[in-house]
Amino acid sequence: MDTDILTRIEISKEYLNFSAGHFTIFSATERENLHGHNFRIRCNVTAPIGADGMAFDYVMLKRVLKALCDELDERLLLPERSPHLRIERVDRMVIAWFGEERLTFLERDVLLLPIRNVTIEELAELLLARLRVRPELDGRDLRAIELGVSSGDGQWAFSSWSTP
Ligand SMILES: Nc1nc2c(c(=O)[nH]1)N=C([C@H](O)[C@H](O)COP(=O)(O)OP(=O)(O)OP(=O)(O)O)CN2
Repeated sequence: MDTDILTRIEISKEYLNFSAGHFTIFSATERENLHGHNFRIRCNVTAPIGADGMAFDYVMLKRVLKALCDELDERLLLPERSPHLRIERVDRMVIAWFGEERLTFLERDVLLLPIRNVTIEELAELLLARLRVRPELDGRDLRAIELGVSSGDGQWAFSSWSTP
């Protein structure tokens, strides 16, 4: 078996999605109004085919990807690392200051993410990082992973990792 031969498993399923609110921040003074998207994700994993004729069980991968979607589903996503947004937690409320604007949300509705902006490219990088540390991937001979996030038909951002 020639282990130099690699395969790429591509996962793209309708149920790999999350509905979330957000607003993209373009500058210290310009942002979108609060709105939502039905975001979708997809993932490609490159690995050698094992002696058993399988790279890895992609059902495991689908379950992990669905779990990553579920963590973001039905929440208002706020970027903790935006230089233009100051976020406070007060009495089970989340207050986001954008310049002089004070946006107030119930804590239960908000998910603070360690990203600079809630864009598809930042979400793709975050979800790829979260995927790579999932225990289900431990010990697997994965050579490359590409994770895509879409905010609507025809617009995707992909974040990728590969072995050196
Ligand atoms: N580089 C990026 N640019 C923009 C992003 C982004 O994530 N990365 N996001 C936005 C906004 O979220 C905007 O709301 C995107 O929505 P829009 O393109 O309007 O989505 P639609 O599905 O409605 O697109 P249509 O072309 O109108 O169908 C802006 N920029």
